[in-house]
This record gives sequence, structure tokens and C-alpha cells, in this order.
Amino acid sequence: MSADTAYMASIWQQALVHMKKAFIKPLFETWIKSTMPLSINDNVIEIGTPKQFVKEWLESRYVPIIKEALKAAANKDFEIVFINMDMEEEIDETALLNIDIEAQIDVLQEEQINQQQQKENITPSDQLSQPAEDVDIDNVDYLKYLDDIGDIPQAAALAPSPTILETPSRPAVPKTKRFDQQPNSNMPATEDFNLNPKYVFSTFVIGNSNRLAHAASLAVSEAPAQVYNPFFIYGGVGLGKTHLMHAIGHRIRENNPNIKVVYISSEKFTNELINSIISGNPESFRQRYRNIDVLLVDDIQFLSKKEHTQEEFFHTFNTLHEANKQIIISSDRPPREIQTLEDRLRSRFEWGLITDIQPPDLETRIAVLRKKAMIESLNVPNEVIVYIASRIENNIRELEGALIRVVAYASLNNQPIDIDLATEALKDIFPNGRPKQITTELIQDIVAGHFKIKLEDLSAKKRTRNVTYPRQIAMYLCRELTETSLPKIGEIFGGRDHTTVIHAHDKISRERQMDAKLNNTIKDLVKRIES
Ligand SMILES: Nc1ncnc2c1ncn2[C@@H]1O[C@H](COP(=O)(O)OP(=O)(O)OP(=O)(O)O)[C@@H](O)[C@H]1O
Repeated sequence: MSADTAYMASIWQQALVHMKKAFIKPLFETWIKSTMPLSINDNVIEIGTPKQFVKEWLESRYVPIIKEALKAAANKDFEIVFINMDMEEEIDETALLNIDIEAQIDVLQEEQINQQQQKENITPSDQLSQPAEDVDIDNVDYLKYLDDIGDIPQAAALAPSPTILETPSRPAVPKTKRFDQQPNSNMPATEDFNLNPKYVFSTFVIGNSNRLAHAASLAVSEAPAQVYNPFFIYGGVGLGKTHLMHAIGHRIRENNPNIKVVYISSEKFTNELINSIISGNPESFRQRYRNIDVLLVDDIQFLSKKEHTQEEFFHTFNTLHEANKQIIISSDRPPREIQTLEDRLRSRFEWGLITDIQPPDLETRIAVLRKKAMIESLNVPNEVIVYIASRIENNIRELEGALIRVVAYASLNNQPIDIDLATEALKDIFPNGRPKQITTELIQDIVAGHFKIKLEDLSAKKRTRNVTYPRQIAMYLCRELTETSLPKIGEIFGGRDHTTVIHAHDKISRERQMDAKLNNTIKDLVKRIES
């Protein structure tokens, strides 16, 4: 054992002792014990995790506690880099998550008891001091409001109310002890707006780009208003935000059919508000949205510039949140980037959990298409699936659209689905025709050319940065763009171990999120590889 390794092992052992005290037992046993220290270098320690989702979960939630334990052990501050080791053993993600939820609920319950105790000590004068922003909604000038043309969405202005749909029936799961809210009784329980029966958890494909959003959505649906409230999901067009919101709505209703779940887009919210004002009955609107248990508002970015709708939504938000009702919001960008969103609304969105969905990697895009084909009982050859998935990167709606187009084309022409038919059916979308075969050799060639190094350097033993960096990028691209296995990639790059490939992939994925220049270089390389 080298001196560094011995030092690292000793620090980690001591840090574990601190963490054992800091975490409750089930959390320690499930999340921390499965990790291991990999390397230590000045003030950076690399910690291996058995799976990607463990890495993401630790990164997003427990870094401060682990850092504190390391500081207590080594008497200095460490930066932690988590590395997914992709271990073979199966880990039940949902079980881990549940343990986490249980632990959080314990903490929350404790907090609630503390708050209750504090409330009981509040003096009457304390209760009178309202926050300055709590404006009386009844004093809003609605004539001015109607003049405020910016509040009327163009295409859908004054649209009728959303259709009322039932959620698909599944035997009701007995109410868990955590889900102890009293459902609101002012509205029939069946009044669930627009929950699409196809958007459920079982049809949602989990990948690196949406794993955290999915895990948090599950947590919210199992313990509404108790873990993350509000829950804010953001991400680009067609990446599954609406799907996840509906899935939460369905799951909550499956667990308790009496819960009133309302899904609405922010445009419809605006339209309904305007309709209620025109018909002289704004109170009915307020009653409708303030007497529910779970409010799902999609595409909240459309409220930007709509001051009065924001005002109304602010009060709806407050009423529901104070009554301990769950609020779930989606947007195409994080709250701080929604222009002209009032600060008080923005800060409320930041009370809970904000999570994002990124564009899916190739693996996830293939899995989405396979799942879609399976659900619709479509017999689509793998090469056609890979062809579509490698061409549409940023939008799952478009990905599904392309698949449907190919299937329809085959059916109309009464031809079997193969790569030639797919090329023909999609020629307007992919004018370049047949896809080029992406090989590890092609990737190596393009990367070496870009970095002006010799092709052999990528598989040589050299460890200078001008070679290791391109090598890591090339390994990353081989993993992203080809279906070559990890050991095979290691072998191609000079007989390296598969853990080196995992490390390279992890490092470049992480750095590309923080380094715009690297991100652009990779996009550029991908374009050249695929063109
Ligand atoms: N991970 C996924 N697994 C399976 N299907 C998915 C996934 N993500 C998205 N989809 C599908 O892609 C389509 C678009 O998803 P969705 O409407 O949820 O996107 P969105 O992010 O809300 O987009 P927008 O910003 O346009 O509102 C839907 O048919 C949805 O079922």
C-alpha cells in the first residue's frame, strides 16, 4: 500500500466514523457504505459510487455532510469528486429512495413539532405582522387587468375550460401513514383536469439526463406536500416535463383516489382567470384553484410579463402552500431565468426542490424508441431505432414523431420496415440520407485530427496532458456514440482497464456541464463524426 493510499484509507475510515453519527442508520447503511475512496490529491478526494444514481443522489444532497466529516477527519477542507464505478450488482433504486423519504419525513415531522411549539409561543402582535407582499387580491384593478393585453395568450385566448378526465383505474393502494392529508372536500374528487393516461411512471424511460427528476417525482408522488414543496422541474422542449407531472398526478390518485389533482398549463390558467373576470365571477376561479390538494402548473414561463396573472397565481400558491397542499411547476428554464417573473414568486419557487431534465444521451433515446415500439406493438428493427435515435438528439417528442412517421410510411406502402424505408420516410427530416456507420476508429481519427496529435498517441502509454485529455474525450465519445462495451473501449485505447473508461466518461460528462468551451468542442466533434 503506497503512503497516499494508506493516508486516504485512514482519513476515509475516520470520516466514516463521523458520518455514522451525522446520518441516521438506514441512510448511512444504504448511501454511504456502498462508496469507497479512490484517490486523494492535495485537497481533492475521489469517491467511487456503485451506480450513477447513487453518485447523483450524493452529489445533490449530501456533499456538505461528507465534507464536514472529511474536515473533522483530516483537519482540512476537501473538494469531493464522485465517480460512478458502474458495479455489476443490482441495487433497488426505489427502495433506497424510500429509505431516504422515510428519513426526511422523520426530520420534517420533528420540524413540524418544533414549529408548532414555536407557534404556541407566538404573541398576538406577532400574528398581526403580515409580510408586506400579502396584497389583498380583492383590491386588484380588474378593468386595468383586462386592458393588460399582455395577459391574454394569443392563440388560446378565452378557450373553454379543460376537459375533465378520470385517471386510469388501478386498485387503490391503502393510504400510507405518511400521506395523512385530509383531502379537500369542496370539489368532487373526479374533477381531475387533463391527466393523460399514457403519461405514467411505467412508460417513462429513465436515463442519466432525467434520473434525478424522475427520482424526485417519485418521492413527491409518494409523500405529497411532505418532501419537496413546491417541486419545480425545468428543461428544454419535449424532454418529458409534462409526462413526469402527469405521472405524479396519477400516482398520487392511485394511492388515494379522494385526492383532488388539477393539472393546467399556465396559458389555460390565464384564460380561465380572464373568463372568470369577464363573466363577473372571479371568486369562482379562486374557489376552484384554492380548494384542491395537488396543483400541477405546466410551462410557468408563459406567466412572464403577465403581472396580474402572476398576482393571482401568487395568492393561489400561498393559499395552497399554507394549507400544506402540493404544488408542482414546470418551465423551460429555471426560475431565476424567467424574465419579469416577480421576485416574490421566484423566491417561492425556490423554497422547494428545483430539478432539471437534460437532453437524453444516445442510450436513452434508443431506450425511449424501444419502449414506444413495445407499447404500441410496433415491430421495428434495431438498426432503424438506432438510425432515428442517432439523428434526433434534443427532443423526445420529435423522436417519437419520426418513429411514427416510419411506421405509417411502411403501412401505407405495405412494405417491411428497414433502413432503406426509414431513410426514404425521413428524407425531409434527415436530408443527408443513410447514416454513416460510427466506429471507434472514426472517432479516434477525428479526435486526433482535432487535437493535432498522432493517432497512435491515443492508445500509447503516454500520460502528458496534451494526450490524456484528447484520449479521455475520445473514450467519452466512443461510449456515447457507439454500442462498444467498456472493456472493448479500454482495449482499443491501449489495453486500458474498463474503470479508466468509466473515469474518463464521468470526468468529461461533468466538465462539459461546467465548461462551455469544452461543451462546444464536443458538439463540434459529434457533428463531424456524424456528418
Ligand atoms: N423519458 C421519457 N420516456 C418516455 N417518453 C418520454 C420521455 N420523455 C419524454 N417522453 C415523451 O415525449 C413526449 C414529449 O414529452 P413532454 O410533453 O412531457 O415534454 P415537455 O418537456 O413537457 O415539453 P414542452 O416543453 O413542449 O411542454 C411525450 O410523448 C412523452 O411521453
